[in-house]
Amino acid sequence: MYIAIEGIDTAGKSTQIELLQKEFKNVLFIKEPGFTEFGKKIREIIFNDEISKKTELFLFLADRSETIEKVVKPNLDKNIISDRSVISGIAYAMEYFDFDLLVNLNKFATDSIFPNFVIILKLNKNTLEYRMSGKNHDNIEKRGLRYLLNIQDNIITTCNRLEIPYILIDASKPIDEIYFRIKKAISEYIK
Ligand SMILES: Nc1ncnc2c1ncn2[C@@H]1O[C@H](COP(=O)(O)OP(=O)(O)OP(=O)(O)O)[C@@H](O)[C@H]1O
Ligand SMILES: Cc1cn([C@H]2C[C@H](O)[C@@H](COP(=O)(O)O)O2)c(=O)[nH]c1=O
Repeated sequence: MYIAIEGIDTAGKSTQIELLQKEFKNVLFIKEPGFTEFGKKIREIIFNDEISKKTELFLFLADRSETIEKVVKPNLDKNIISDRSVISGIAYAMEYFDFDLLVNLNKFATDSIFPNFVIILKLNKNTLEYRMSGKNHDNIEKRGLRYLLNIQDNIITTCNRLEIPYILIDASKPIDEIYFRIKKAISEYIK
């Protein structure tokens, strides 16, 4: 079972995954971008270099391809929970590129291995604004709140169009309440 936790920047994905990691010792936790050694180098370039949108897209695809090939494929018999996935890959890029093109590129990069289930942490504008004001912004976050709120809609659109089952959780709720909802949702998938 391959589950992805999705949400825009500061939605609380890492916070929840840290809690899950303490409790679910038999689950393989991965993340995009930057889980593999190759991916770590790519991450440095994406967030620090001045590159075109198309180059950025190909770097995210290369990172995803490497993670799927080296980590996900050999562990498909296990439970995998990923901090971001192809859903982010399409949702962030569809502000600039055609949806169907992105789906095809991602199918090629992953051999069509997409998550079976997605948990989406959804932020309201005020909470996003507050959380973003408390951190330094990387190249992508510098695109602003409007961009990120569009991406949040794109994440939901992407799950719908790919027909991947998902649940939406209000990310502005207290951490333990969100954790309870996530555990309830994954208990149907992870025995
Ligand atoms: N439910 C919550 N209530 C209040 N604060 C939270 C909650 N969840 C996370 N935070 C805080 O919001 C900030 C962003 O959280 P976190 O790093 O987990 O988000 P993220 O989705 O992993 O972000 P990114 O995608 O940018 O890495 C952190 O300061 C974290 O402590
Ligand atoms: C996988 C993926 C990610 N992004 C964006 C989303 C975030 O702004 C960063 C990743 O930051 P995090 O702190 O590691 O969550 O990259 C993207 O634009 N395209 C992608 O495919």
